[in-house]
Amino acid sequence: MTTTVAEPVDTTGSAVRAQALGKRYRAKWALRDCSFELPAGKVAALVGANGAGKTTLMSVLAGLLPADEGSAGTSGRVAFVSQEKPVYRHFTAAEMLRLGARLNVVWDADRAERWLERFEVPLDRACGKLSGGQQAQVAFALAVGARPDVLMLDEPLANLDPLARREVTAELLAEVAETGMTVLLSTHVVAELGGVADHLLLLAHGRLLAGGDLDELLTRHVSYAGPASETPPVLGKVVEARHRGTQSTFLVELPEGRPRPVVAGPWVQRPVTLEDYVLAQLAATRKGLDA
Ligand SMILES: Nc1ncnc2c1ncn2[C@@H]1O[C@H](COP(=O)(O)OP(=O)(O)OP(=O)(O)O)[C@@H](O)[C@H]1O
Repeated sequence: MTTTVAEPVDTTGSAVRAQALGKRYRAKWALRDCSFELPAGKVAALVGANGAGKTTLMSVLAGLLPADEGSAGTSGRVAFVSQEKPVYRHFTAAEMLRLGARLNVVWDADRAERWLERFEVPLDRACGKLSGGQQAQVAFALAVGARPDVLMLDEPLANLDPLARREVTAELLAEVAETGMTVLLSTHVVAELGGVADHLLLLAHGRLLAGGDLDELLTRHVSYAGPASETPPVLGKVVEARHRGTQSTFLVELPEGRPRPVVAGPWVQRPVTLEDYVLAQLAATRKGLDA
C-alpha cells in the first residue's frame, strides 16, 4: 500500500524525536546512534549518499521497521509515502481515493481531490496505466488527504519532471503553512531544496553527520578562495580543501558562538549554499576523511 499512517507516540514537545536509534539487517548496521529532534511545522530534508540509511530511518520512524537499539517517536498521526510509491494497478485514481477514505481515521476528500486536479491526473484511468509521475501524485494525494501531523516522503521528487518538482514542493509548503504539519523528505535533488527545507539531516554510512536548522548551519560555514595554501585563512574545521594550480579553496566550519572573522585580501570569502555544503560533506565521507 502506498501510504502508511501510524498512530501517535509521546515525543515530549517535538514533532519527531530519535534517541540513539539503531537498526541492523542481520549483522550489518544500517543506522547507528542516530539522535535528533524535529520541531513541529518544519520541512526537513534528509540527505545522504546511496545506501546511507535514509529509507531505513524513515521506515523506523514510521513504525514499519522495529528499531534494534534506541528509541524513536512522532507526535500526532504520521503518513509515510515510500520510495516505490506503489498504487493498486487495477484501481483508478478515484478508487484509490475512496480506499483512502475507508482506510484512514481522518480523511479530507477535498484536499486529496484538489491535489489530483492540480496535477491533472485522470481520475478514471487505472493506476497501472498512469505514468510514473502521475502514480506518485496519486500517492501524494492519498498522503495529504489523510491530514497527517507528520508527513514523511521518501524521494518524492524522483520520477517528476522539473516543473512538477517545483510545483510539488510549492504545494507541500502551502500544506505546511496551512496545516502546521511537519514534513521529512529524503532527496538526492539537493539543488532544489533551497527555499524549501528549513532543517537538514545529513546521513553518512548510517550515522547522522550533521543536523539542525539550515540557516544556522549555513551561517557557520564559509568558503574561502585565495593563493595556494595548506591551511585556510581562519580558524575552524576544514570540511573541504581544493588545490588547483596557484589557487586554494576551503570550505570551513567556523567555531560556534564566535563572530565571523574578517579576512584580508587576497583571500575572498563567499557564503555556502546548501548544495555546496552537502556535496562537500558527502565528498569528505566518501574519501574517508570523516564519519
Ligand atoms: N532489507 C534489507 N536487507 C538487508 N540490507 C538492507 C535492506 N535494506 C537496506 N539494506 C542496507 O542498509 C543500508 C541502508 O539502506 P537504505 O535503503 O536505508 O539507504 P538509502 O540512504 O535510502 O539509499 P538510497 O539513496 O540508495 O535509496 C544499505 O547498505 C542497504 O544495502
